[in-house]
Amino acid sequence: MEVIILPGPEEVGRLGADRVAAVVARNPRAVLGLATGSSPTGIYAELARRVAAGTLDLSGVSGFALDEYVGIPADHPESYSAVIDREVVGPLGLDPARVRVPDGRAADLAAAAEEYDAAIAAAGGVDLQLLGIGTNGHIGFNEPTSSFASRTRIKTLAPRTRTDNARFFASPAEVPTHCLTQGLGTILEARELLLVAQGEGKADAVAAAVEGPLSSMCPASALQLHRRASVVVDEAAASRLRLADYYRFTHEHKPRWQGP
Ligand SMILES: N[C@@H]1[C@@H](O)[C@H](O)[C@@H](COP(=O)(O)O)O[C@@H]1O
Repeated sequence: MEVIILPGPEEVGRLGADRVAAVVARNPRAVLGLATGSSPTGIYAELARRVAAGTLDLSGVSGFALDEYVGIPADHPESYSAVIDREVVGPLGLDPARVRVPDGRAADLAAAAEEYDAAIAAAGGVDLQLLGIGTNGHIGFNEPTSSFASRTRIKTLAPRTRTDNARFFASPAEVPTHCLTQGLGTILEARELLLVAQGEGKADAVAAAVEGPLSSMCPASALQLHRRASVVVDEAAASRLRLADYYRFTHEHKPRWQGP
C-alpha cells in the first residue's frame, strides 16, 4: 500500500485529480468509481477547474457510484444520485448517460444490486476507484463486520454513520436506515484504489486501515489486500500513523522505476 501524507486538503485534492487525469490520459473512455461525501470534493473541485480551463476532457469516461440510500426520493438533495449529478456529472462535464448510481428505490433491491455488479463488469470493470473513509472505518457503506468477499447489496447503516451523516438532513430521524453499497469484494476488483481522508476526525480510522490488522471491524483495512492501493491523507488525518515518518521518507525517495 502506498501512503502519501500531504500538508492539507488542497494538496490532497490536487494529487487525487492528477491520478484521475493520468488514468484518463491513458484511456479517454476509462471507468471511474465515484465516491460521495466530503472527502473527494477537493478532487472534484480541482478536476472541474481543469475541465473549465480546457486542459482536461472527461466527456468520454464512465462512472459508477459506490452507494445510495434506500428509499430516499430521487429528487431529495441528499440522495447520492442528486449529489453525483450536482457535484460530479455537471461540474466535470461527464456524460450523464455513462454515469450510474445504485437504484435505492428499486422494487426488488436484491435484483438491482446484482444488476449493478453486472453493469460494472459489462463496462470492463473500474479503472480507478475513489474512496473516502467513515469514522468507523467504512468504505462505501460497508460497515464494520462487512465480508471482504461481499458484492453490491443491501446494508443497514451503523448508528455512528447515521449520526455522522445527520448533518446533511433536516433531523437525525430523517437519515435513512438502509443503503445499497458496492461490496468490499466489488471494490477490490477495481484496477486501482485511491482513498483520501482529511482532518483529525479520520485519524483513528486511517491508522486502523493502514496499520491495523486486516479485520472486518475496519472494512477499509481491505485495501491491504489490493495490489495497487494508495492512501492520500493530510497531516491531521495522518496524525495517528505510527510509521508516518517512514511514509514521508518513502514518498520523498520514490524509486524512478516505481509507478504511481
Ligand atoms: N457512504 C459515504 C462514504 O462513501 C464516505 O466515504 C464516508 C465518509 O464521508 P465523508 O467523506 O463526508 O467524511 O461516509 C459516507 O457516508
